[in-house]
Parts: sequence; C-alpha cells; structure tokens
Amino acid sequence: MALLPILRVDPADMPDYALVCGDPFRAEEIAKKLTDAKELAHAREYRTFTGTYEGVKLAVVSHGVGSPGAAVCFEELAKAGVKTIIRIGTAGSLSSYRTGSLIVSTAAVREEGLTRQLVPLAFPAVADSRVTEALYEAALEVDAPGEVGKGVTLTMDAFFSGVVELPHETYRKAGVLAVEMEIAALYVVAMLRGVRAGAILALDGDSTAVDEGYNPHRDVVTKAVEAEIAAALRAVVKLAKKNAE
Ligand SMILES: O=P(O)(O)O[C@H]1O[C@H](CO)[C@@H](O)[C@H]1O
Ligand SMILES: O=c1cc[nH]c(=O)[nH]1
Repeated sequence: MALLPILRVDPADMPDYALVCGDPFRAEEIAKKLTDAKELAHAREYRTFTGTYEGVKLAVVSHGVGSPGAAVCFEELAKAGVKTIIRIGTAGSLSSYRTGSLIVSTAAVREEGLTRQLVPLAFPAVADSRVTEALYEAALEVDAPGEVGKGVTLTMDAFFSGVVELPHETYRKAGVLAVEMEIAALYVVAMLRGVRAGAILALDGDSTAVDEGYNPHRDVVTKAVEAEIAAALRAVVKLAKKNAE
C-alpha cells in the first residue's frame, strides 16, 4: 500500500491503538516498553514505532510541538484506520495541582488557531468518555509523584509570552486545570474523523513560571512522565479488554 505522505508509514502496518506524544525521544522511551518494538519511520518530527503491550498491538508516534503539525499526524493516523489515539504529554499547571501530578483531559479550550479552520469555534473539543475513564482509572493505579486529577485543559499556540497578555488567568479562574499545545487539535480531528481520543498530562511546573525559567528536566517531571506512560499503556489494555467483551 502507498505510504502515508507525511508520516511515511504503510497504513496496513497501523494497529487500532496509537499512543502519541510531542517529543520523538519520548516516543522511543514508550516504544521500549513494548515487545517486538520496531521503528517504522522517522520523517520530520514524526517518529513511528509499533509493538505489543500485554497482547495488544499498538503504535507510538511523535507529533512535535504545536497543533498544526500535530493535526497532520492525527489526520494521517485516522486515514490509516487507527481507532483510538491517546496523547501522553506535559503541561503547565493552572490550578492547585502541583508539579509531578497527572491530569486526564476531559475537554480542551480551543485557544489555538488551527481547529477554527476545520470547524466553527462553537464546536466543543471533547475527549471520548470511555478513553477518559480508562485513563483516569489507570492513573490512580500507577505510582505518580503527585496527585491525579481530571478536567478541562487549555490548548495554546504561544508557549512563551510576547507583549500581548495570555488568557491563562481567565481560564484559571474558570477552573481549567492545565495548559499545553495539542489536545484541542487531537479532540477536534478525532471527532471529525470518528476516532476515539483522550489525553493524559504530567505537570512540569506552573504555567506562569514558563517565562522566568522553564525546566521540564527535573526528577519529579521524569517520574511523572514515567507514571503517565504506565497509565496510558494500562488504559489501552483496559480498553482492548472492554472492546473484546
Ligand atoms: O510534552 P509534549 O507532548 O511535548 O507537550 C508539551 O510540551 C511542548 C512544549 O514544551 C508542547 O508540545 C506541549 O504541548
Ligand atoms: O505548553 C506547555 C507544556 C508544558 N508546560 C507548560 O507550561 N506549557
């Protein structure tokens, strides 16, 4: 079969489940948890692995930083027939959840610029409830260095601020838990293409601290990322079991 034009993988090699993350290096770390893991392609920021976890076949794909590039990855996964996509990411806290906590995103505020070019802004960016449930249940079972929460998250394009005030404070007051850069794109593309999606995030600091000194390389963040990877893998197994019932 012809290769997907951007991911450069054969759609026939794509299983039902895909774990996605921004960082190509993190994709490799996730793939190391699989048996029979093999790297299918590394094109631009997109690194694709396949393998098996507790009997379930899955793909691990990196999508890079930011919604437009990530959406390309999600679109091609949907075209290849992937049925469930779970994002494993990092985020800044907008709430009392501290660094090292895990947040399962139930829905995303569409503050990025990409998804309004796909569907009007009145359309919500919502996770699949079965995926959210499996992720939350699994997150409570793993050993995270912080708490576990679930709720609405914010998707932005800007990471560092310029001269325009970013809307973080408004959303903090509205009860939004964390900020990152790709979940709205994932949920909108997934809803438009009939794919189930969900996301789990490891908090790597307070969102307001990004301009003063962003440091996602601390031990507590590494441990939280390890924990969310374990949770996402468990969630896939839970979902596969439920599907088989
Ligand atoms: O940890 P990942 O998946 O890369 O996600 C977060 O980290 C990047 C910014 O450093 C953005 O992509 C943001 O969404
Ligand atoms: O977008 C992001 C990702 C991680 N941490 C943040 O503060 N923001």
